[in-house]
Order: sequence, then C-alpha cells, then structure tokens
Amino acid sequence: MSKVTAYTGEQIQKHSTREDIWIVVHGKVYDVTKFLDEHPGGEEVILEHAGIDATEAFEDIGHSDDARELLKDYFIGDLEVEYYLDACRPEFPGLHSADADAVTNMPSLAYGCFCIDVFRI
Ligand code: HEM
Repeated sequence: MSKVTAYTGEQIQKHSTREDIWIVVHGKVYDVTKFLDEHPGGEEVILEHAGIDATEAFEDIGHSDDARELLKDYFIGDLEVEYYLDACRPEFPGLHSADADAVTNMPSLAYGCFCIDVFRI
C-alpha cells in the first residue's frame, strides 16, 4: 500500500491562487484547481478558502453525499497531524476538537507533534 503524503499548513497555504488551489476538509487535502469552474456553488466560495481549512464552510452548507463522493476525486494527501488542532496552530485552524473525525481520521502519529490537550476536553 502506498503511503499517503502529509502536508503542513505552510505547504498548503502556498497553493492559494485560482491557477493552483488546495483546500482542507476534515483533515484531508484536496487540489481543487480543476474543480473550481465546475463547483455548483460557484468559484468564489472556494477561493475564499484557498490554502486553508474549509471544513466548517463545507459542513455549514450541508453538502450532499454526492458532493462528499466528489471530494475523493481531488484528494492529494492528509493534513499533517500537528496542523489538525486549533490549539496547536492558531494561524492554521484545523479541525475542532469536538469533531469526532479529528480523532477517527487522524493520520499516523508519526508525522510530527501531537497536541495531547484535545483528549482532556
Ligand atoms: C472540493 C470541495 C467541494 C466540493 C467537492 C463541493 C461540491 C459541491 C456540490 C456537488 C454542490 C451541489 C449541491 C450538493 O450536491 O451538495 C455544491 C454546492 C455548493 N457548495 Fe460546494 N463543494 C466544495 C466546497 C465548498 C466550499 C468550501 C464551500 C464554501 C462555502 C461550498 C459552498 C457551496 C455552496 C454555497 C453551494 C450551493 C448550494 C446551493 O445553491 O444549493 N462548497 N458543492
């Protein structure tokens, strides 16, 4: 099985233009450059989340199961563990500790620091 690449917040933030745009949803990184034109909700809302975590916006809209399936086509890797948690990286808001996915979908802990505080909440 091939290893999934994990990207840091800094790496992801470099891809924040219309020509090269990555976003993060539930700890997974997506290259949505080719999807921008096709997004039924328009490109503007995706551009607003260029290079950052779009989980909250994605969920607030209440995307369909089809939309969630579609995400898979654009998957390029995981968000590195240390960027998962707001507490660790306030400048790159990751998943919130209350989000069960943050724990269940967490990639290998081998990727750098881990913020233990989340489990105390
Ligand atoms: C790669 C990420 C995304 C994918 C694959 C995606 C996919 C879709 C799809 C398939 C729809 C049609 C309705 C549905 O099936 O739910 C949709 C609608 C929409 N999406 Fe996204 N979306 C993404 C990211 C976002 C983000 C980050 C926002 C930020 C707010 C957003 C906002 C919207 C809005 C406003 C609509 C229109 C809803 C409506 O007019 O009924 N989407 N999206």
